[in-house]
Amino acid sequence: MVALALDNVGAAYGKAKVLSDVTLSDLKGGSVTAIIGPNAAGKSTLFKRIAGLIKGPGLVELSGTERGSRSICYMPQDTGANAVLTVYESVLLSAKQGSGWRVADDELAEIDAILKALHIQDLGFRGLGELSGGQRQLVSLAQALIRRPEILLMDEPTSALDLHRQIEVLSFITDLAKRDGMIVLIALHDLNHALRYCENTIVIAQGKMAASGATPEVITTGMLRDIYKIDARVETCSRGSPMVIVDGAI
Ligand SMILES: Nc1ncnc2c1ncn2[C@@H]1O[C@H](COP(=O)(O)OP(=O)(O)OP(=O)(O)O)[C@@H](O)[C@H]1O
Repeated sequence: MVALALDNVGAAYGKAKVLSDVTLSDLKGGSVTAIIGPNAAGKSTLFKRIAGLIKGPGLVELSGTERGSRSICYMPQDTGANAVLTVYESVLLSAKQGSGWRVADDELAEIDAILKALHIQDLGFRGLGELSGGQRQLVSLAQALIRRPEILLMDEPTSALDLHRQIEVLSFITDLAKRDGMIVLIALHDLNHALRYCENTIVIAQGKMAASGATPEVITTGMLRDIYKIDARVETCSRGSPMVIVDGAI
């Protein structure tokens, strides 16, 4: 089974140190973990560091992967769309990254299946430049999934989606993680999504790991006050799920 551990991981941009000492013992295949924290805390930087897109101190340790660091896929927050390509071409290009250019029928069938699963099959031959923000976000997700990652790092993957699609995408991803034994890390600003879909949560604040553990133990009134500077309650809804209710900024 694939596993990921971080040992004192840090990162800097030039001389500006923006992340330090992030240590995590084994995250296992099939797990879905939320990365939360205020703006500019270092969440995306942590993803880039795990994906090997930037270097820094500490170790990112992978085990049980079939393709080593190539098994990691990072879905960035803003998906600069190449307007020249169609949706279908962009997903095919992603599938072909690092492999030859011969396209087999089963690869095309797989693209069709992913576009269908995300309900964007009708967009296949539209140009990326003609899409709405939410449609582009779904295409980015298709580009990530076609690479069959063993470790999927998703940076606010539902920020441009309507409520129906947010829930659809998060359910789909959590089911996929369990089915395929994939490790999923999701940076989220919506803490109710973390409570609903992620068994574990890591809090990043001012470039450090401020807390980690089972989501209901991490998302507490005290953490929301200390880290997010808000007055908030975590209450159990009528269906028995914990929910964050925000009363105001401190
Ligand atoms: N390419 C870069 N060059 C220089 N500084 C950067 C670069 N990318 C990010 N930073 C800085 O690093 C810090 C952490 O940024 P990062 O994008 O990791 O935060 P984040 O937690 O993902 O924020 P948000 O929730 O706003 O997306 C910020 O101060 C940011 O300005």
